[in-house]
Formats: sequence, C-alpha cells, structure tokens
Amino acid sequence: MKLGVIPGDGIGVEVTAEALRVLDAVLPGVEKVEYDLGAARYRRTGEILPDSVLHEIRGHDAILLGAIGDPSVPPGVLERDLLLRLRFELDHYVNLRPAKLYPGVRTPLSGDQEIDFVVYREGTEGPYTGNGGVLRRGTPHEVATEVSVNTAFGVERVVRAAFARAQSRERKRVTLVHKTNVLKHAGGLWQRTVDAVAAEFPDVTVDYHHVDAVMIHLVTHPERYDVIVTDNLFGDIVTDLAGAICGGIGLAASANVNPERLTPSMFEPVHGSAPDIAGQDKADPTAAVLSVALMLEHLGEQQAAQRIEAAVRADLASRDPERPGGTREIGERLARAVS
Ligand SMILES: NC(=O)c1ccc[n+]([C@@H]2O[C@H](COP(=O)([O-])OP(=O)(O)OC[C@H]3O[C@@H](n4cnc5c(N)ncnc54)[C@H](O)[C@@H]3O)[C@@H](O)[C@H]2O)c1
Ligand SMILES: CC(C)[C@H](C(=O)O)[C@@H](O)C(=O)O
Ligand SMILES: [Mg+2]
Repeated sequence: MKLGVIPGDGIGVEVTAEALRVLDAVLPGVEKVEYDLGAARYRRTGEILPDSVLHEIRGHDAILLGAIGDPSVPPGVLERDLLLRLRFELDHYVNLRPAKLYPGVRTPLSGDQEIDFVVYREGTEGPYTGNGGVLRRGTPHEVATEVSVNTAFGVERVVRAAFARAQSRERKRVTLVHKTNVLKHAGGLWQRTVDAVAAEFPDVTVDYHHVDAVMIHLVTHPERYDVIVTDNLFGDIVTDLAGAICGGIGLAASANVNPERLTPSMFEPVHGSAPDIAGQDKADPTAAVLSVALMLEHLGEQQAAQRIEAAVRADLASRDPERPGGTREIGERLARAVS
C-alpha cells in the first residue's frame, strides 16, 4: 500500500502526525510519501499544487490530508487551488461524512439521542466550481456571481451511491436535503433524480427536507436521519453542525471518494487548520485517526479499520471530558490501544 500524505497547515500537521502514529501501530510497513503543500510552500516558492506533484499523487493508493488554509494567505487561494483542485482533479464525487454520537461523548444536545447517519455530499459541483465573476469591481455597482453547477450526470452518480449505501443499512432511509422551494432549477434536478433512482430501490424510504429546517431537526431530532444526500455547499454546512452535535468537530472524519477507483481517494478530518489553537497541542486528533479508519476500510483492510474504531470508541467512553488530553497524548493512547 502506497500512501500520499499532505499534512498541510496549522493543526493539520499536528493531527496528521498522530493519525500516522496510529496507522503505523495498527498496520506497520505502509509506504508513505509526504508532500510539502500548503501555506509554507506557497510563501516560500509561490507554488500551490505543481502539475508534477499532482501527477505523482495520482499514483498512490490513497491520500491522507490534514487541513489546508492559513491566515497569512488570502482566503480561498489554498482552499481552492490546492484542496478543491485535488477533489476536482481526482473526481472525488462522493464526499462521505459519517455522523455518529459515540457512547460517553458529551453533546450540546440533551444527550439521550441516538445519532448515526452518513452524509453523501456531492464533491465536484454546486457553487464550488468557480463559475462566476465580478463586474464593475470596487464600484457601488459591483455585481458578483457564483453560479451553482448541477449536472444530471453529477447529481445522479452521488444520489445512486447514497441509495446503495442506504440499502445496506438497517433503517434504509435516504433524505434529500436542498432548498427546492427557492432554488427551483437545481432543486428540481436533484428532486427528479432522487425520484427516478428511488424507483430502483423499492425497499429504501425516501424523504425530503429543506436545508434550513435540517438545521432545526439536527438539533431537535437528529435520530431521524440515516443517509443524507445533498449538494456540495449544503453538505459543507450540514456536516459542521453534524460534527458539533456528535461531540465536536475534532471527532468528525471524512472521505473524498472516487467509487470507481479510477483515482486515489482522499481521507481527511472535516475540520480545518484551526489557527486559533495551532501549535498548542490542543487539537483533538481523533477525526484524523477515524479518517485513517475510513481509508483502511476503503482499501480492504477491514480488520485494521475496526481496531481503530474500537480503540476510539473505548477511548471516548473513558475520557474525562474536562481533560481529554493533548493532541500527542490522545494519539499515543490510541496507538497503544491498536497495537
Ligand atoms: N478540509 C480542510 O482542509 C478545511 C476544512 C475547514 C476549514 N479549512 C480552512 O481552515 C482555516 C480555519 O477555518 P475555520 O476556523 O473556519 O474552521 P476550523 O475547522 O479550522 O475551526 C473551527 C473551530 O473548531 C475548532 N477545531 C477545529 N478542529 C479541531 C480539533 N481537531 N480539535 C479541537 N478543536 C478543533 C477550532 O479551534 C475552531 O474554534 C480556514 O483557512 C479554512 O478555509 C480547511
Ligand atoms: C476549506 C473548504 C474548501 C472545505 C469545503 O468547503 O469543502 C472545508 O470547509 C471542508 O468542509 O472540507
Ligand atoms: Mg467545511
């Protein structure tokens, strides 16, 4: 197994070190190539993602990424030209983000809810494509557009993946999350696609919720969700809230998947580079560690993946919520538990 590692910026570097510590403990001998990509390289050389590096990365079995983004670089530069470029060039159309409340974990909710759902966030389209522009910049008459791109091909493939996943789950429920009451063109395509694909999955129950109402339901009745399918931007927002209700963004893992395996899939925590806590050993590496579990599952190493999940589950159940431990301490605990 050959793994490309992009620690990136801020806490991305810290949590990736712990994720690799756990990987080495559970599956020794994985070949890793680390890539110096992110703010430091950009400041030093002006480079963001050279084509030669992208070409090399394509040759790996998977990519493990920490986080991208730094206050020293204007917003969007690294996020677009590094992180999103990787997702787009590698055609990671399923951005898979599980939301699970583990036993013993403190949630801002009342705490007795069962939360166990997965978000299928479309990863290559929506308002993320850069389709837009600015007219009359800097004048009182400036016009800025950011067009949401939704193709029948792109919507259908992620919807189909979400239904297939629901079919294999106990509750077999897919909820389309959108804003069809306002975004009638894109929403219409999503709804028609869900209706058409649903006909092929008669034992899957189908639901629709407007995204604003989902912000309510996630806080009041998160147990109603099983598989959520949604576009790139709504999925981004829904999954930060999902992370918060499951005990914090430091626990939320994700996978950017190309299901046909034409390219390496990329595994990363949902959170960002967290400049507010970077360099202080405060970041929880659990999301990065669980992202390694998602990666191992994807690569067919089910046993190793299950060992990581079990170690995290046990660690979370026995943590003192006031003093969970620092980044390194948590990483060392989890590495010990899986070895
Ligand atoms: N996938 C990515 O690489 C990714 C994801 C989100 C944001 N970003 C980028 O990261 C930078 C910071 O963005 P932001 O502040 O909006 O989001 P963020 O996720 O970095 O941080 C949001 C809040 O969550 C906390 N937090 C995040 N990860 C944590 C962890 N592991 N343990 C404990 N607390 C944690 C932070 O301290 C902060 O208070 C920006 O440049 C943004 O574009 C990158
Ligand atoms: C940094 C940004 C481009 C990214 C996104 O919006 O997808 C992040 O918020 C995420 O959730 O991975
Ligand atoms: Mg996000």
